[in-house]
Amino acid sequence: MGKYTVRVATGNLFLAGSPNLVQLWLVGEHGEADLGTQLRPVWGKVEFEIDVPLHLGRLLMVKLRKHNRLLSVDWFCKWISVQGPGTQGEVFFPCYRWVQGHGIICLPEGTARTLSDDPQNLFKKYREQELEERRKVYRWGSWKDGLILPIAGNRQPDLPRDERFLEDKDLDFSVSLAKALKDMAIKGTLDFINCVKRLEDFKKIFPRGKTALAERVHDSWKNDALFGYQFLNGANPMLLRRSSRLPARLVLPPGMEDLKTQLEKELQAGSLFEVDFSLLDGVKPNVIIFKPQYVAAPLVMLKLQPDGRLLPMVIQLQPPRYGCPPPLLFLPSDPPMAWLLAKTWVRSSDFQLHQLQSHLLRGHLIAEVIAVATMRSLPSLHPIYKLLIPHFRYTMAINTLARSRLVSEGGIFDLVVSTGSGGHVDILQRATACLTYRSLCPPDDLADRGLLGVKSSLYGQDAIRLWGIISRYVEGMVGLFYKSDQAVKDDLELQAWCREMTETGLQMAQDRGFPISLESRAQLCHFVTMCIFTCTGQHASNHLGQLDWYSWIPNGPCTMRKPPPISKDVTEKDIVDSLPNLHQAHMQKTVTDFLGRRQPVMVALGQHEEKYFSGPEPQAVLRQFREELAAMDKEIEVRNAVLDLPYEYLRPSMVENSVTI
Ligand SMILES: CCCCC/C=C\C[C@@H](/C=C/C=C\C/C=C\CCCC(=O)O)OO
Ligand SMILES: [Fe+2]
Repeated sequence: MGKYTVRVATGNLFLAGSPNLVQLWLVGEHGEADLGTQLRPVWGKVEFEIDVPLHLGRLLMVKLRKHNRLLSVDWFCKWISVQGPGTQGEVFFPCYRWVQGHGIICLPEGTARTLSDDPQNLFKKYREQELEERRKVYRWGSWKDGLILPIAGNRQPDLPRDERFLEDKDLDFSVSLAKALKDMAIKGTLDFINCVKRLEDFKKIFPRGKTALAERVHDSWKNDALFGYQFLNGANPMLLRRSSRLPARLVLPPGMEDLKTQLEKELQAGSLFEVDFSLLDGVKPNVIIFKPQYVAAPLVMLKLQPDGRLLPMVIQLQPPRYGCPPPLLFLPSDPPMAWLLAKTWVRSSDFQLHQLQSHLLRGHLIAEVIAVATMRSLPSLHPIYKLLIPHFRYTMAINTLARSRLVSEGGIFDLVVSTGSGGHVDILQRATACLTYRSLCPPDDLADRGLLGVKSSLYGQDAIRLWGIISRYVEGMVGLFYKSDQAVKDDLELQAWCREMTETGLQMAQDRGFPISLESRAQLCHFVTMCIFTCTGQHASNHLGQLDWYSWIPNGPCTMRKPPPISKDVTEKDIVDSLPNLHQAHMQKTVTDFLGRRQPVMVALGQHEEKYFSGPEPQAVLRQFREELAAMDKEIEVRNAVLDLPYEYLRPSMVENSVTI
């Protein structure tokens, strides 16, 4: 018994406070004290002292209830701290979520606890009740058959309040989108009258605030070295792989013996690489305003030069068809326009697989599964919940917007993308069916693709480096709460979380390497590292390149309006007529600018301010994580300063702490 000092912090945003009175209880191991309705959390931090006539002992949790007289106004509570008899210093109760309605909310003290860390079962009932409530609020949805599951809900208001944009993000998103669409409407009115006659005419819709790299792309997009470079360090670094044999689909027609000799020489030297877009084969192309669009499934063979340049050797635009002559092969020695059109077809195919497979599926949608499975399976007391929660911010919201505005019926893909109107769903289904656990873990993915140690793969070097930093951070935290492999096996909440992710969220993905149980600390660390890397580095490395590489439309055409060439008699007009028309190009630029711009409301990797963990050890692990991130950031800055083409997409200060755009 005695005098307690209670501090309550409300969110920093204008709409975070509430005029409603809030009743508080202190819950100790020896009793519970009702502090009455001391609190009207209108703004910032409030502090009050109160005499408690009971002996509470160690404080376990704070309970709170918002009283709604006339009007119930949600309150964003950041945290509550208490100091008084029986507490060693200030005891911290993290919240960081909206208090809605008038139900009682329990905030356990911030120390992370697995079930086995609570031998007296002081929190057991609370954990069960919290998960029961979370499973009602966070429900799996379904968007299309054969895909991994989203959160239930079609629009932001359908989402749990804690998952929606806060006002600063909401304002930035809405104002920027409205401005982008207004510009599009004003400048796009003439798009249907004007047309592109020459390739340089695309300059009309080349963004003013373009990046230095976008400028370089405009200047050098026809260059073979830049074409090859993009497979290493461009917007989509996920498809390139070292060849272990000549691809079966690469049928060399008579007269191509020289090429075969060159390919085999590079193969023997271990310097032959390939990019195979077979996933696009047979995808039904879109029809836009009654005009058919076209999709191809190219294969590109490239050679890695001793100086690190990756140069194309041959492009096959479509796979061979039974009973048909072997497809035409395009070579760097072909007439320039023929070779340029072949490369442009590859660029458009790369746009499709990049946006759907590498960016949307392996970035956004996997991150969403991780978030929903965690909210449904781990209580806020759990150390893995505390470790992961900062990496879920806004992901369900941005993905709900993507499903309602980008890949929806009548959305952007249907309006201007060659794989829209259903082809995009087919691609997502195909990509999901071949999505492996290893492909989400850079050390495994880069090994499987033969890119480990390739010096000109800056993506690969930075991904391995960032994976290592995140891995050490996870190991540091896991080491604090799991003292043996058996402790991992015995953690039933953890096992349920892993199963929920693999069996439900990822739709029985165990046959693609995803675990349905966690048998050791090492396996747990690998899995959690994959979760954090996916929500941060994987998305950033496939999101941040859009502005640089797709602003110049011919380098990343969202659609192709003519079929792939079947002869090498190609003119610049053939290329222009194949590329997006002015309206389609304008829409692509608008969306690319909107999505690709650097986000003003951004939390960089590891820089979240929320304090979910109490205690010095977790704080020390987080501090070490931040130090390693800062060192990597500095080293990338120094490296990039001497590079002709800097690679920034995995720079920690550029990587967002979650998927928010
Ligand atoms: C044409 C580019 C498509 C990129 C698809 C890949 C990933 C999804 C994207 C998330 C977008 C989320 C919301 C977009 C909302 C509105 C876009 C503006 C279009 C409009 O409504 O006019 O990752 O960043
Ligand atoms: Fe994105």
